[in-house]
Amino acid sequence: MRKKVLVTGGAGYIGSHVVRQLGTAGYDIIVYDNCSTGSPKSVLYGDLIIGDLADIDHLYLVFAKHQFSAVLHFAASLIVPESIIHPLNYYANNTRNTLNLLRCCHVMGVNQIIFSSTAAVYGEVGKNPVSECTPTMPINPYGRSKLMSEWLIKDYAITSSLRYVILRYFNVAGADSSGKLGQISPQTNHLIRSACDAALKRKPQMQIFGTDFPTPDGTGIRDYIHVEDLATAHLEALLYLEMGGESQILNCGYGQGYSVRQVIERVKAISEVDFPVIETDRRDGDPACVTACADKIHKVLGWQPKYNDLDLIVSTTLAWERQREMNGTK
Ligand SMILES: NC(=O)c1ccc[n+]([C@@H]2O[C@H](COP(=O)([O-])OP(=O)(O)OC[C@H]3O[C@@H](n4cnc5c(N)ncnc54)[C@H](O)[C@@H]3O)[C@@H](O)[C@H]2O)c1
Ligand SMILES: O=c1ccn([C@@H]2O[C@H](COP(=O)(O)OP(=O)(O)O[C@H]3O[C@H](CO)[C@@H](O)[C@H](O)[C@H]3O)[C@@H](O)[C@H]2O)c(=O)[nH]1
Repeated sequence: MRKKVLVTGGAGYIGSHVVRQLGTAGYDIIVYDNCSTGSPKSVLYGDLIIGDLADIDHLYLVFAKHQFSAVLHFAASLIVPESIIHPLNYYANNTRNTLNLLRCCHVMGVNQIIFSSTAAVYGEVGKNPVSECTPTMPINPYGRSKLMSEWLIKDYAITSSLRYVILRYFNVAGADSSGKLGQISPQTNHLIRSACDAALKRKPQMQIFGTDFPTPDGTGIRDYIHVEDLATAHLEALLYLEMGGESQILNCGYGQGYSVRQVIERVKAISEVDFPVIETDRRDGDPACVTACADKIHKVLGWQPKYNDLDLIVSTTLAWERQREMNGTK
């Protein structure tokens, strides 16, 4: 019998890529999503149930109707500056709603979960790359709301049969090569998306937030991971849990950092557009540099990334954004 999995946030950017890979691998999929930032059009496999994780009664009904072997939990709010302005919304949507999900897992006996965590749980790190043992000291409500969700999962697992894989994603970008999936949320303004928007003349210029960080060129450094490689890590994590693997926290990144200036330079080179760039003050809640030590995920899951190349990440993002323009969906 095909295994049935629940994917919260499966209509969103990363979740939809994972749903596509799960569908190709033959899983039976129920996506639970309120479509606040995701879209039904992005759900290429399985059934979409429109619902909010805050509505625990509805969530119970979904769990009662279907027998899930595992849950993949993507649904969240994830914009760092917004989390500083509206912290309670972040604790509600990220932390409280993870609690709702765990309560349903508890009542219905679902004992495998894959959770979308973030490099933001590390905060301003002294030494890079960061390993899973690096102390977690998030510096914004988004990171704290996610760390608290990790604690809920870990504490509950101590007294139950729950086994988990917590994946700490670094900066996710790129789009799938079929041209069917990519980032669609108008709210997100991640660096690569922002630079592509400037290259496609959707805005007159872009900004660099801070040029006085203690980094070689003064701008923030991040570890950019292609969404397809990240999606594959989820399938491997699921297989790992199905084979009886013990609970794990795993960084998902390539271990290679790029500065804001370096990323902009690649977007300009690949798009062949020299758009204006304005240097402004630092954005609140931004650490200087965060890159992943990914040794553990290679070892535990045997994960072998295929798209470990900034130019490929940029070119698939540009291709996706150009296609959205042609389709009239942008
Ligand atoms: N994008 C990144 O760079 C990044 C990095 C680290 C971690 N993450 C994590 O990955 C996960 C997915 O992020 P994404 O980039 O795909 O974002 P996204 O906004 O595209 O996807 C989130 C999905 O969750 C849904 N959702 C939000 N709140 C919900 C609720 N209360 N009930 C039901 N559905 C709800 C949205 O409609 C959307 O479809 C998040 O948990 C995020 O914290 C993302
Ligand atoms: O127009 C822009 C956008 C971003 N940046 C800078 O680019 C870097 C990366 O920023 P961004 O792409 O917004 O990502 P982060 O703030 O690092 O956060 C992302 O990456 C985290 C994991 O590292 C995830 O948890 C978050 O959800 C996701 O928003 C930072 O130094 C920003 O200050 C700019 O200079 N100009």
